[in-house]
Amino acid sequence: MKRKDYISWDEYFMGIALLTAMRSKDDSSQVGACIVSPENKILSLGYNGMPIGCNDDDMPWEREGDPLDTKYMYVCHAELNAILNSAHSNLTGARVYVTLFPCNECAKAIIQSGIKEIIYYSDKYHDEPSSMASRRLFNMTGVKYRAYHPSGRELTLTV
Ligand SMILES: O=c1[nH]c(=O)n([C@H]2C[C@H](O)[C@@H](COP(=O)(O)O)O2)cc1CO
Ligand SMILES: [Zn+2]
Repeated sequence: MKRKDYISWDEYFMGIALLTAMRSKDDSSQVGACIVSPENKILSLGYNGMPIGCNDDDMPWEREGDPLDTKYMYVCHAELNAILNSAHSNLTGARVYVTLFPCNECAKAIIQSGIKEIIYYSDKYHDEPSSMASRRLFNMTGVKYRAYHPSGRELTLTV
């Protein structure tokens, strides 16, 4: 008999985005991205982190203060990392599962890469200009976006 309680594609890919986010060193927002082909093959993964070669322990992780001493100047966003990590793949027509709705800078990279759909978990910055600009860009370019509706199912991993 065919097994019934297997996870859906959406649970699988969002689950992987959530797992990937757990690698983040950012204390306030851990973000993960999972790019998937139209054939449901995983093309790339990324999370928010400092550029390669920067020592995490030497970088600022602050949100406020002198801009040069905040993380915002340096951290590479999850979506951008996922796109850059997939330099050898064609992302045309792909979709991306993200644990946080993309900012406008990531929206630009998403559009230029050919990704056609965003599935997002949190939308905690919905009313910020960066999210408003992203929606404007996605609406103009025909990139679809939809909220992920958690199934409520708990997945346990023993690692
Ligand atoms: O689209 C995004 N992708 C992404 O990786 N991030 C990262 C950058 C920062 O490390 C963190 C946001 O930090 P905070 O929530 O403290 O402002 O999330 C943030 C956004 C949108 O804000
Ligand atoms: Zn971003």
